[in-house]
Amino acid sequence: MSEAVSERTCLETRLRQIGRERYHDKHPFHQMLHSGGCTMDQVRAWVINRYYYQSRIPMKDAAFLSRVDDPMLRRAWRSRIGDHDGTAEQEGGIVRWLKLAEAVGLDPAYVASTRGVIPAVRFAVDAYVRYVREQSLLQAIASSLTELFAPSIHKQRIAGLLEHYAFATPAAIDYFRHRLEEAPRDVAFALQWVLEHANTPAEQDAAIAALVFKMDVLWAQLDAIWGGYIDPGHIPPGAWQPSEGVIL
Ligand SMILES: O=C(O)c1cc(C(=O)O)c2c(n1)C(=O)C(=O)c1cc(C(=O)O)[nH]c1-2
Repeated sequence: MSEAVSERTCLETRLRQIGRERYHDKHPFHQMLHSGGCTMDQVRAWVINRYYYQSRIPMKDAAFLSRVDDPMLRRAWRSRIGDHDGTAEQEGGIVRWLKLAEAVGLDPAYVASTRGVIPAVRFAVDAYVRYVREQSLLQAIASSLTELFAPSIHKQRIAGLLEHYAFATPAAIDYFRHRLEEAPRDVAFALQWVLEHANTPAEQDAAIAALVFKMDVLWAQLDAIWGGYIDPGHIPPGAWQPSEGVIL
């Protein structure tokens, strides 16, 4: 094996190890959600807060694109925005998420207003957008590599929701089925790019730090939901109160 190839393999191994240790599939909230342990209000709290993440993903990708001067990189990245915002032919992830909101008994307009988002979730998600706007392109791309681990959690979620919750029809959770096709394509490109461009030890450490940062962004959102709606269940000022925006 050439030295460059073995360094890439080593970086990939380090990146994957971070996922094994820190990805949010290990968070107790996800384990509770996927095993049917959440009340409908706890599911609603997750849908409202997670919408904020969804809504900011295309904005962070647009921020990223605005910094890229390589047309080929822009071309490879821009489909991410269509995946979330939709196209003339196909609805996107944001509309699909709002269908999930409706299926759990929430007014989609209330969810889309982002009024009930927990302040700590807002801070974490905004930090991700800012990170992608301000850090190096290598770090911006590496921070998306949490998606290496997303297909497995999406599979668990599809199976768990369908098994345990009456609201979970295939149409209601279509968002996740689409991600099963979109995420592997996106992350294969991003991983390749990072492995090709992180050549020095400092660049490799920067890529690792970016992935750790993003793991923290995901974990922090679930900690905030857990504290607000599960244990101790102190809903922070400004966050969703369980009667708001409910249409059932
Ligand atoms: O449900 C999940 O656990 C999950 C995780 C992640 C992730 O790992 O960042 C993303 C998504 N979903 C997702 O749906 C999505 O569109 C997405 C985009 C990105 C990104 O960083 O660009 N991550 C994720």
